[in-house]
Amino acid sequence: MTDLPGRRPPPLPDENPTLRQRLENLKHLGRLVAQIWRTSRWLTLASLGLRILAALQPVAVLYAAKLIVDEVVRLTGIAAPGPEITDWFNAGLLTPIILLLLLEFALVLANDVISRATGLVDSVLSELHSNQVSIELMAHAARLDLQHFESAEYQDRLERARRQAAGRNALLSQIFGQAQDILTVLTLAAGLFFYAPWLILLLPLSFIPAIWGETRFNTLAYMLSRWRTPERREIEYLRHIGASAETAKEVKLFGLGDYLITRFRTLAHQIFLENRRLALLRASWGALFATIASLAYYAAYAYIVWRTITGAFTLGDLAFLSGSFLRLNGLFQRILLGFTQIAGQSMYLDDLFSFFEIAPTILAPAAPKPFPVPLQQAIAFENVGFRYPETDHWVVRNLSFTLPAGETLALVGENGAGKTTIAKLLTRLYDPSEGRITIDGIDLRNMDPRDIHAHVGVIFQDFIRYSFTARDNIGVGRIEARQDQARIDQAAEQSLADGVIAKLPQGYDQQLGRLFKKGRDLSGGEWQKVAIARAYMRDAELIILDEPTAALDAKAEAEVFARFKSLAQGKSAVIISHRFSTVRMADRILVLDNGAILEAGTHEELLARKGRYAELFELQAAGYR
Ligand SMILES: Nc1ncnc2c1ncn2[C@@H]1O[C@H](COP(=O)(O)OP(=O)(O)OP(=O)(O)O)[C@@H](O)[C@H]1O
Repeated sequence: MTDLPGRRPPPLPDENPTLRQRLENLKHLGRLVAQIWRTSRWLTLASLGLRILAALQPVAVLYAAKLIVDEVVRLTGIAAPGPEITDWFNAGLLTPIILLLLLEFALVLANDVISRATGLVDSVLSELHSNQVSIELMAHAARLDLQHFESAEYQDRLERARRQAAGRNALLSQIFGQAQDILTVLTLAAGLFFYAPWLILLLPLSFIPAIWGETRFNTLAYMLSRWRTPERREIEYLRHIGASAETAKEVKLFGLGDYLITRFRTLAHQIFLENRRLALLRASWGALFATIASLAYYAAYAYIVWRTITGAFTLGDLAFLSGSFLRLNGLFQRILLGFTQIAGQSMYLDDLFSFFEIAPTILAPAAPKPFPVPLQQAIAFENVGFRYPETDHWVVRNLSFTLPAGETLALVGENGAGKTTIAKLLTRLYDPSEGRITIDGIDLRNMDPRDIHAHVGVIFQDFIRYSFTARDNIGVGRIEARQDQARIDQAAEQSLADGVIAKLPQGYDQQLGRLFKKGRDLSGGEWQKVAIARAYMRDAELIILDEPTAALDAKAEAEVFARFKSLAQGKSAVIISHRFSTVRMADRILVLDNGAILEAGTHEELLARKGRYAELFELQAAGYR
């Protein structure tokens, strides 16, 4: 497994983690608690305070019960003052027992109130925390490079992190509950220690096998889920294409339903078998360990009973000790299970926190130079070479060309020639592996990527069809101006999206896409007009349109370009297109082949040269004759 660039610590190995690694994972709990604290200090304090109260309750109740039993034993030993309860009452003999009963009642009642309040605080806190994690996740993802999103390994990590963002809600209650249980154990153990110190030692001994078993199975479960991330993503993907609006058309027409189901079933079944095997193993070993624990408990219980018979303990002591012991037994089990579960969960937390450790590599320099506005000289590629991360294939190599300010450059070439890659390099979504790209003589690396993005309007061929309103679909092109109707109108007019919006029943307020109720889907060309309007929303010095008109009809295309030319007056533009009717309008045309320039010039120059361009142009023109 190769590591992603920008991730500082080494990745988790795919083998079983060692005990040290497991313990190291526990440090994530500290990060988690810090995150919970950041979410809401008051709720965190409230949850902890309530749990301290709840932790002290069991020992108080047991002790009250012991006092009641001892008092009852004392009362049975004295001569009755009369036959009626009133006689006892009037003699003042019942006052202590009534007070004790009231005390126990109040303690039990308080416990119920406290546990409800804790549940309430925890559920509110946990929802807020889950939102906080999602927000931190989205904020971090927004900082990362495009290369991270284009890598399968990164997508696995993102998927794992995303699952943790929503899936670790119970952990909060578990960690705090664990602290509460430990406090209860300490108070009960203190009581027990007072009567029979060595019994305490018996308890943990009986749970060692259980700890071992739980840790082992947690690790196995985690490793299984980690190894299976690619398969699970594939399962998700199959489920998505098998049952979603955007794929329904093709799946139906190609009759892919059964094929997808079979692939899904095979993969899902394989994972199911592995999970079932693990669940069976865990259940059988768990039953054995639980029996060992119960045996230890009853051995200790028998000892306490014997000591009571011999008169070493009172009946109240017996009630207190057996109650304490029973509770301790349950609590120890819970703590140890909780501990191994938390340790298990902390492995998953690594998925979340290691995502936050992936650092972006395309960064602003310490003293970034501003993007030149207006652009005065030229954009220049100087011996640019580029390989995508983790590949050895040079997509472009020794590429040098100049785009003088205010001119329109068209990039032509076969599929895979490297045109979109050039657009990504120009927008600093990637940095070149060799050479440099300059704007008015300034290396793009010396600029803040955000500043570059603010001055470049770009629409890629795989633009997003946002399930937003028509207004927002255009407005997001310049998020701070999304309420600026005049600007949106102008952008829509230039891209011909105005005609599309005029036909919508609710105009700009129309919800687009099929995802939500009342959404209206658009045709491919209509979506494209809306997407181009988005690029026009930018205050761009440079406009890049990557196959902007592929879905437009010939008339619309001619008009989009006539408008584009007038808009691009004084602005520089790069157009990527397979349509020569579009390409010929450019001031300069580069014909690319395997990431290198084959020919360059104006439409007329290239035709006169009778090279590849002329050949391709003739081929397309012949198709129209
Ligand atoms: N993220 C990526 N990681 C690795 N290789 C990539 C990536 N994106 C593109 N490539 C490879 O780079 C080469 C150039 O791709 P690019 O998208 O720039 O071509 P293009 O000229 O725009 O093609 P088209 O006309 O089909 O849009 C292709 O061989 C492609 O397989």
